[in-house]
Amino acid sequence: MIALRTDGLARRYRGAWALRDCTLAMPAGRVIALVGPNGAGKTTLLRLAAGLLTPTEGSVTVFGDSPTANTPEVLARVGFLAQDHPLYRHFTVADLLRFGRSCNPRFDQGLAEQRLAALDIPVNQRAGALSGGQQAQVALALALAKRPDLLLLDEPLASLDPVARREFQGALMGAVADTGMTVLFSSHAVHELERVCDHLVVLRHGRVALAGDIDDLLAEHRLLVGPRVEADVAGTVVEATHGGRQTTLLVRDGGGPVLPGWQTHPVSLEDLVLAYLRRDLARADA
Ligand SMILES: Nc1ncnc2c1ncn2[C@@H]1O[C@H](COP(=O)(O)OP(=O)(O)OP(=O)(O)O)[C@@H](O)[C@H]1O
Repeated sequence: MIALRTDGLARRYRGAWALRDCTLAMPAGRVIALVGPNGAGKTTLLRLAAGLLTPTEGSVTVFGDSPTANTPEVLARVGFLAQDHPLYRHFTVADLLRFGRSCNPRFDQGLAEQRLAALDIPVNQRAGALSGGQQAQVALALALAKRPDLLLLDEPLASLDPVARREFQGALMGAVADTGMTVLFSSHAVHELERVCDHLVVLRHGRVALAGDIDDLLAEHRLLVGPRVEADVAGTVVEATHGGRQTTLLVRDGGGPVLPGWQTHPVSLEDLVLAYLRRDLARADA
């Protein structure tokens, strides 16, 4: 089943395109990472999926429905946590939990209370008096407790300490395993993705640079290491890097030279993502 589908999706802000020609099918029940440099269009895609923006061109559907339909069913199915994890600052944490429960039919109060107790976050404290990281944790607990079918998180790990990041990644994977929820989250922490995600979308300059199941993407790519070659290497070479005496080629689908003396190595997810992020878009289009 497809949780989130986009077809030729594009969004322009005044004169400038933030997202263009975006066609994706994100499978349900997965943890999906959305990666790209600053200004790549990640927040724009998440806001379109949450129904907070309307497309300039193309379409987006969540479990087959338009996210802007605003029916109680669609609103209950989609959860969105913005990058600055906004909370009502004058509400206590307990007020926020009550508010969450009254607005969301599936709200799992026990889950939220359990998470907050484990993190030593006092429920009688006003949200505005909590540290930045604690506020992020409260917002994440509310988002998880909503029990949406699709949870959209904009850089959820950014303000968490390393231990909290690891714990939250575990909680996300647990929620997916327990409920079949689909999670799409944007992140700059490329080195952490392999542990958490099974599907990947890389955006660059508002376009999809790479998308697919991580196992498939890793199987389709490999590194070829051989003596330094000066000439441009064409074909399915994603990236060529040259050291003093050797050249390393990242190739897709078995492409690249098969020459004596060259060695083949698997590629890590971090190196794969970084190669696509560095890649010249004009060449990618060609
Ligand atoms: N409300 C807006 N008005 C005008 N331009 C905008 C608006 N929101 C975003 N943009 C532009 O759209 C482009 C994509 O922005 P977006 O916030 O989607 O990127 P992002 O990948 O989430 O970036 P970051 O990693 O920095 O959060 C950027 O060039 C940005 O300047």
